[in-house]
Amino acid sequence: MTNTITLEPLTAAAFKPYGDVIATADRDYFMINNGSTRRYHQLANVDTETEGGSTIISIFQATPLAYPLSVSMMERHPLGSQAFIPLLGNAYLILVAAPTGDLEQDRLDSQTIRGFISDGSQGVNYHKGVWHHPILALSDQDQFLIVDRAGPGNNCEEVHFTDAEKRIFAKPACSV
Ligand SMILES: NC(=O)N[C@@H](O)C(=O)O
Ligand code: NI
Repeated sequence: MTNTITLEPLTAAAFKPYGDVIATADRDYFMINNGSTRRYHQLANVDTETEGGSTIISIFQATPLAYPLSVSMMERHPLGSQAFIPLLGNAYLILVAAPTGDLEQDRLDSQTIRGFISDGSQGVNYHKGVWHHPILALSDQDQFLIVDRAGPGNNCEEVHFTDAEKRIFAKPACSV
């Protein structure tokens, strides 16, 4: 089991097992508003209705964690998707793992954890149940628009790693 995480540039293709990339680069659009506006249509779908949930919009103002980062936990939202859209254009990190359905296996298998770096123009939409680390800002007091679920039920499961299972990675240069 390796305990290091390699950061990859965020692309829609690489992120597909975990969710959607919300960005305009290389994406289709059509013109609206008498030709004054490009509509990059339905870049992601919001999935919050399970067990009577509803969709809400919030803003997170996030402070970078200490680096080198010791990744001690991951979480997932079994009842809804969660989207993060950067508001200030700063690069930030994304750690995800595809759910295997076996919490113990997910906890132990570092191979399932992948790290991506957004160039700050790209948001992400985690699909329901996808393991991810809470927001990893790289810039002080960075701000993100969040589209996720409010409603009944427990919509946050966490898995915590032992000291031996913790993954470490250094703070990347913000270039992507
Ligand atoms: N707890 C919360 O609202 N945020 C986390 O889900 C996160 O992914 O940052
Ligand atoms: Ni989350």
